[in-house]
Amino acid sequence: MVGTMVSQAEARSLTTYRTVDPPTLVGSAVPVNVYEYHALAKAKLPAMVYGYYASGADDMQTLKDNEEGFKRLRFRPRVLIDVTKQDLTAVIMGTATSFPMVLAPTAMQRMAHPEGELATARAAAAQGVIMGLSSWSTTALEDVEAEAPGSPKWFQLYVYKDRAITLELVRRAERQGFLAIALTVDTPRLGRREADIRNSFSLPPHLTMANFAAIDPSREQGKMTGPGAKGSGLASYVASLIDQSLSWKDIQWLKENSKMPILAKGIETAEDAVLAMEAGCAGIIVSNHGARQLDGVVSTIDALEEVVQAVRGRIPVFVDSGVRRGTDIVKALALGASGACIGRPYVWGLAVAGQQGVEHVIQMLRNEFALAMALCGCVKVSDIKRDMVIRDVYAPYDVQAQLKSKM
Ligand SMILES: Cc1cc2nc3c(=O)[nH]c(=O)nc-3n(C[C@H](O)[C@H](O)[C@H](O)COP(=O)(O)O)c2cc1C
Ligand SMILES: CCCCC(=O)C(=O)O
Repeated sequence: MVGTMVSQAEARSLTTYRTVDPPTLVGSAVPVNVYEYHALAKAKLPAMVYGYYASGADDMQTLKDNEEGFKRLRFRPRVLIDVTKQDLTAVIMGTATSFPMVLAPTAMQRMAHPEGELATARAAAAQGVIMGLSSWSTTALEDVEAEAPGSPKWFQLYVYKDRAITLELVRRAERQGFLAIALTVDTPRLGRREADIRNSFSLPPHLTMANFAAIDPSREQGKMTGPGAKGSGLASYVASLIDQSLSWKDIQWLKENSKMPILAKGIETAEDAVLAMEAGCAGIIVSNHGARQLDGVVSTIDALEEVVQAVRGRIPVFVDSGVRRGTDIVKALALGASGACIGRPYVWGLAVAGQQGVEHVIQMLRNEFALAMALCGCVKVSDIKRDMVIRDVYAPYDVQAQLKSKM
């Protein structure tokens, strides 16, 4: 099955998925969790590429906090509930998916594997999850769509200083049937990623920012400062092209130019959640960009609840950054998210074994999610409730109030 195209019928019914074998790796054991994929990818990738994928900003305090934030939460499981039959499906922005997880957009995937975004698109379709495609993919969005036709995808948008280029991108994504725009709102400038500075990161010369190659190959859209340049080529690339003046009023501009619903990706506060709703966003992704932008920002699982409370169910709220286990997804849903997105975990899968690796990572997370649900006494996703998790050590829960509400 590896490396195969995904048929239209298979792609559309995202609630079905196939079972994938773990990859056979020469000289290493079969990875059984996301952390082992990370270690294998680290051993395999060139240092510059690994550094780009792995690193967070500055001291990487938030990188640590993102994962630890999930680990600090503890379950209050319910028992003696028949969990023989489970329904893991979830509706994500109108799309029924195999479980409430989405592949977050990650840039430049052909550095991880020669098939890059094509392999990811096939994997997402085969495993019944939505794929987020980065503006800065190394495969043109039309080619990604052709690889897994009709399978639900979101287009992540970086707004260029050149608004004509931005709109051209949006229109192309709309024409290709992308279902939503994930508008990244946390990147007016690039976070300070020291690995990229040290390695003078640049896109390897055989690759391009493929969405722009057709628009204007002669200008910098397709290329980054070449090897040998000082500092992060990505930082200077961002500074030269991305519109730092982007503000709330531009969401209206985007809405006037596209019918696709807009998800604000990179919200961390109740205040901004309210502004996003007022601006007409159809959803929010609580994200700190995988800790790659502002170091010291609160971990997303800690920020989630204030956003959920501000939104009060009016639009769906998703969360990413630090999701490494199926239990993390249960915790995110317990705190009010409609789904959780992963970034690095599937990039590691891609680096280790292409499409099969991405599929296997998704499958592992779905299996972990199913098990965590069962052990918490949940049959269906809507059974996941706020009272299933507490923070930190086992401080006494308000049991009296809990019991009274059941009487
Ligand atoms: C290598 C890499 C590239 C990324 N590229 C983009 C991008 O092009 N656009 C974007 O909005 N977010 C990008 N992100 C952020 C992800 O969409 C997501 O927010 C983050 O990876 C989630 O954190 P996690 O990696 O801990 O799962 C990138 C993240 C990584 C790790
Ligand atoms: C503007 C940044 C480009 C890709 C990205 O989002 C990331 O590396 O985190």
